[in-house]
Amino acid sequence: MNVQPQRKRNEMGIYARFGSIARPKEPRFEDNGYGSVKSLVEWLNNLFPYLNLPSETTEEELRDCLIDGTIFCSILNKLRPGVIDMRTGFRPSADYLKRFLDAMDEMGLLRFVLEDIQQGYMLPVLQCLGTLKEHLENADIYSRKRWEVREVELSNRVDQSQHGSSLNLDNFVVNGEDKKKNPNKDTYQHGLISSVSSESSPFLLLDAGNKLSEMLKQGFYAEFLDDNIKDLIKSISVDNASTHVLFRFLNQILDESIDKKDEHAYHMARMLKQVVQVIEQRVYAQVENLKDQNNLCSVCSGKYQSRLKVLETLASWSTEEIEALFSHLKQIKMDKTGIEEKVRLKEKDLTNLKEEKRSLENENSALKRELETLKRIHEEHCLQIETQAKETNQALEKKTHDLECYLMDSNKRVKQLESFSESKLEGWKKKEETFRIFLNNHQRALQELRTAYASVKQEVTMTKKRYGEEFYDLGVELEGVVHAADNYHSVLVENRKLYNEVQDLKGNIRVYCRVRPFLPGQCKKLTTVEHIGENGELLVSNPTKPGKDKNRIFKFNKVFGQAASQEEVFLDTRPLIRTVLDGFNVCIFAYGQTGSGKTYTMSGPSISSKEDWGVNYRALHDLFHIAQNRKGSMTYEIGVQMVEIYNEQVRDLLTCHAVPDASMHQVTSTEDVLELMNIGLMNRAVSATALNERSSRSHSIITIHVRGVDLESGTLLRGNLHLVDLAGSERVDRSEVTGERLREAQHINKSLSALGDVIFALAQKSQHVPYRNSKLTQVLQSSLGGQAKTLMFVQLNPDPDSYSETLSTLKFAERVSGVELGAAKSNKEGRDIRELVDQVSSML
Ligand SMILES: Nc1ncnc2c1ncn2[C@@H]1O[C@H](COP(=O)(O)OP(=O)(O)OP(=O)(O)O)[C@@H](O)[C@H]1O
Repeated sequence: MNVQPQRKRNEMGIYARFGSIARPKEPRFEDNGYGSVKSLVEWLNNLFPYLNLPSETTEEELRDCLIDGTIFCSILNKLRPGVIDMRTGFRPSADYLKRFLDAMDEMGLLRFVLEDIQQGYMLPVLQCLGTLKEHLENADIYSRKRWEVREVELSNRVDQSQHGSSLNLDNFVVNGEDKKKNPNKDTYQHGLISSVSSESSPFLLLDAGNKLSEMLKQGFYAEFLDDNIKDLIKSISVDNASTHVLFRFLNQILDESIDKKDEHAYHMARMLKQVVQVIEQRVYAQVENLKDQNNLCSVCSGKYQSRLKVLETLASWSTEEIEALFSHLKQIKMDKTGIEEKVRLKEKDLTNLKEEKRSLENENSALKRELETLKRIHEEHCLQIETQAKETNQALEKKTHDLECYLMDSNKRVKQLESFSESKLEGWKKKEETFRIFLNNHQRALQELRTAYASVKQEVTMTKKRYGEEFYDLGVELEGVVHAADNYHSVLVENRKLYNEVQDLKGNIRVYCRVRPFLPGQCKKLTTVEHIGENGELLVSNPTKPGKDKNRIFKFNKVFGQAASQEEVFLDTRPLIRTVLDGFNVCIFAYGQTGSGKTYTMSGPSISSKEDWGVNYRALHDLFHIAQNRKGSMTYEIGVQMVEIYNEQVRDLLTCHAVPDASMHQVTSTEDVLELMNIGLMNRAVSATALNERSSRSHSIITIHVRGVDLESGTLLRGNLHLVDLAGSERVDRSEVTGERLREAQHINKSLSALGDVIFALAQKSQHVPYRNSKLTQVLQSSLGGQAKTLMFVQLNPDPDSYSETLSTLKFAERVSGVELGAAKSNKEGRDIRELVDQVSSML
């Protein structure tokens, strides 16, 4: 049964409640005639000794003890064994209490509602407890009575057995006909009926069922039983019993019938029990249905009642009032619509707020996470800082300790210093005294010195004046000396010029000596060149054999040291080269052993850089330059030939043919010359590759032919310039080389010897000059002798290994430098002479 907490309870209960709001002052339990709390506590202690409740237990304490419902269920189970199954499926408190209250309802007993005990409203609870106490005490009385009846029956049976009658069930049947046999029948029946009839309640009906089953077990006959049941049923108030109780009563009867040995009755009873169970289920279902309908009906009737009241009220109203009501209703409706709109807006707001809340929550959780991370980082950082702080602290402590030690040391030192300074102060004081005396002495001396200084000063002034006069006289004299020195230089230059002129007049072959620097990888410590003098002196010696060869001095026109540049070398050669433009024949040849720098001086290491240019390029460049300058008065034609003499064969390097007369190539600029020379060098290189370093074993000759015409006089000038890079002059030992090498060596030796012979024949002014002894002398004939100007570059290798070659080269050069070829003559042809020659040639 569903009990509403605020429902008015008066149909079966004793109390009525109208909600917890206006609860009247709670009456005391004793005031309701159910005894005192103390008596109930005492009763409970007797019933459940384990509770051991104190006699002064308050209502509140009792409530605490009862609220889980266990005690109530246990009491009810004592009253009706098994009415509440407390073994399984129970949860404390509410479950127990609900089951208890349901059971109380089924038994039709006074009970409280769940909220009473939960809210501490103990009066109905205690009343219920009092009711239970009463019932349990009554049940005990009844039980005792029943045992008394049973004892009487048993004694009767014992009596009958003692009187010899058989002990069968018939003897125990108590019916109307055989009342005499069983004088206790009435007594029992009376006792039974009186006990139940006095209790006109469904609970007693169940008890009656129990009693009846016991009777059957004990073997009462059917007639007796029927009568008894009839009487029993008549005696008890069945009308008041609940359907549930009635079904249980019926089931008990049927259970007892099944227990009986009679097979027919057993089957009938079982069938009946099944039928009764089905009916029971249906009735219960019906009851549940009816309950629901009833609830529904009561709700509906409540509604209708209220509506009816409203309608009744409306009916009593006037038309105006109804109209006012309608307008009011309309207003309410509009208000309702507005409110609904507002509600909708609010809901929308709510949704937005929820959204916002969700996003805020998300944000919050993100922030929390971030906070966590930051917290963790912060903690780590704190840890780090702590560690650092500890370390710093330790370091500081150590430093402090060190400083303290240092301070102690310092204090000691300060004390030492103090004592030391005191002793020093003493010393200084003594010294001060000494100095004071010393100073006095010095001041006196100073005074004397000042006096002396004044007289010295006067003397110095006098001397200064005298010296000034003397200096002036010296200056005048020095001026004359400077003038004389200037004259000396100009005289020196004049001398050199005169010397050169004398040389020119004599027609001496000029010899310039050039010492090659050490090459990378060569030992620079030892050199054969001991000294180079300003006026062309050269001192050579053999550093590896100092004692053997004495120092030798040679003298040439000019000696260039290892540091001399290409420019410097050319500057001393230029005046000679320029005479070619004036109609002179000039021959410049480089002589020396292989690797002594002949090619370097004549051509230069490379033609790409102007600085590296040798005499050849610089000479031609210079010729073009001067020709250009003389453009107004002279016109020049310049032609170039380039040949190589190898093994006494002349090869034209510009055409790459072995021909008797080399080809002539006109050039007008330095670029033309560079181009031609490149061709010549390339052709020589090709041959060199084919014939294995032939350049060292061949003579290369560049011949520059200059033809100039004086624009004013018509005079014709012809000049030749031979630039010769000779083959290596070293003597080759015949036993060391054979074959081609020997042949090459022989040819070189022959041609150089022929050159020497020509030069010396010229020097001795022989009638016969052997030009034809070699190709070299043949080619150079026009420039050797015959009023030509000749310059020889003697190239030296300073390496001590080359000492003997150096020496023989220098000896040869010395002899050459002494050769007088006679004054050079210009190849000039006047216009008249030329015209006459032309006329003669045309006549022939
Ligand atoms: N004045 C110098 N300054 C620097 N290096 C030089 C000089 N003279 C010669 N040399 C170097 O010495 C080496 C030999 O020089 P070079 O080839 O001119 O000798 P060479 O007498 O012409 O030899 P060969 O008879 O074999 O032709 C080259 O590597 C050259 O660059």
